[in-house]
Amino acid sequence: MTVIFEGYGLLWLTLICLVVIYQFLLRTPSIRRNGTPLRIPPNTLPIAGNGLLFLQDRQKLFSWFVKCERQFGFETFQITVPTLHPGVVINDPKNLDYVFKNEGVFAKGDFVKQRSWDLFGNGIINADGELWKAQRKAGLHFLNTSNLRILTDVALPRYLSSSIDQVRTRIKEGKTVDLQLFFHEITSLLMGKMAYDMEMHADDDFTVAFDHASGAVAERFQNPLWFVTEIFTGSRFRRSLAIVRQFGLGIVNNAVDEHPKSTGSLAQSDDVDGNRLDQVSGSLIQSLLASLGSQHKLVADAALTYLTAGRDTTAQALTWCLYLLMRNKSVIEKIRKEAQEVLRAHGLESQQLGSKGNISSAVFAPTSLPYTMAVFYETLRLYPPIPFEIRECEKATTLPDGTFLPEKAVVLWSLWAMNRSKITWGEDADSFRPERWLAEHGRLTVKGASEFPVFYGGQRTCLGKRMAEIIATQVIATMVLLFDFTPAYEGERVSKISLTLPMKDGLPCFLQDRAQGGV
Ligand code: HEM
Repeated sequence: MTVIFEGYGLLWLTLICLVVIYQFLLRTPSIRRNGTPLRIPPNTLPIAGNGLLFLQDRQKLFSWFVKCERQFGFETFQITVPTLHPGVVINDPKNLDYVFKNEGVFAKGDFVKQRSWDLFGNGIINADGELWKAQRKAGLHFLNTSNLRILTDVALPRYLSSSIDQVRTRIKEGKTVDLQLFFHEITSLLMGKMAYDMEMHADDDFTVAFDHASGAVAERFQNPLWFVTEIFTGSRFRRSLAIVRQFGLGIVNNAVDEHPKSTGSLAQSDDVDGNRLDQVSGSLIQSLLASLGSQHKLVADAALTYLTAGRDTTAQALTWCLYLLMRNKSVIEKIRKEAQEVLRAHGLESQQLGSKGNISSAVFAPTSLPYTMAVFYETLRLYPPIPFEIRECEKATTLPDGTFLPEKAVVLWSLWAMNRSKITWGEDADSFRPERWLAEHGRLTVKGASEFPVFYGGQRTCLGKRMAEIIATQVIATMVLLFDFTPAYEGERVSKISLTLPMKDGLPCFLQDRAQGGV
């Protein structure tokens, strides 16, 4: 990014000046609180405002948001970026609660849609109004109780088992395992089969193209002049978009060629579990086709959006979880103790895990493993898979703290910073301490969405929260019972630019099969 800036310095300066003049001519009513302007954050420049700051590496940006939260506390502050409508950063859970409860006022708006349109089109993440409702309805149908049961009883045990077999082969060959790839493979297989009835893998061309496109779209949110810089730097992005679009239409065509499972067109075999899985396979895409009709481009947008919402977020959360566990070995021991007790209560031993069909998600359900759930939540707190959220005011409004926002004002909150607030989480907010989620007798206590917004809140709350929790407890408990982990990298891991929170360069580790040492 810095290189881009240096290479086109004069062009940038000219454009920024033009934009500032344009903005001056089209001034909108200003953001105020009780009649006075809001405070501005450190490093705000006279003309560029916070524009240059947003161009920096995302890890530095995360730290900047934390610094601001520590300086301003819950006080809403103003940010300015040339070419954009005025914006505020909110950290107060009261304000966020107001945003969640007023979906009609705080929409995705042009700000988000213009930037992510090329990738998501009218997909649920980008849609408002009727288009959003139809896609949400299809998602609710896909994530119904009986489908989740097949996820826990059949699909997840199956894909977790087969991925573990591959890990064991790598261990025998003395190779490292990239745990990010491992988790991605499981969620790709799951979403591919259950949602689209397709075999998807973590390293296929589509995934590589999608990752690149997601990074390029995320850069648009940091770079106010993206539409200019992309003319010079966007050729790989355009190629990636073409691959992603083609893949999206492929999902739809595949589904249209298939008869819906409810017609009973499937040949039944003796594999009862396989038949159960086949019955629900492709249920999301079939529901989307039923809700959205024959508009195949729209159905493809919706399908791709669900894919990133479900597959990438969950795999990334698991990756950061194992990263944190390797740095906190005593936590691994506590998960093992909890999981062993649950196994024993079911008359099972850990040696029975990992061979095909023997991993039962029902045994490792979120309700049976409160400590493991606390570890998962603590990971989501420190590494929220969606680290920023942005909304645009559809009409003028006033936040509970008295901040007046004119129409088109942009509201931004950094989950990365809110989740590290010492006001909300206490003096040890920077530390990984799963116990903060546990009350008396080890019972799990969860904060409300406005204090812990990792799954969003209000009408647009994440549809896959339960699915993610089921996958997480099952995968974490199984993995720590079966393996010991040693990092095959040095230093800290950071995230790479994306709409979500992938780990840069993956999580390469040496795994040791605990069964070999007689667990
Ligand atoms: C740890 C895992 C997950 C996290 C942290 C997470 C987080 C979120 C967040 C923050 C949003 C709001 C995004 C926005 O509108 O800007 C969201 C929406 C959504 N999530 Fe998740 N998610 C996770 C897993 C899943 C899974 C497994 C699915 C299953 C398909 C899923 C499906 C969705 C859908 C469909 C939406 C859009 C809801 C709407 O706009 O009405 N998510 N998620």
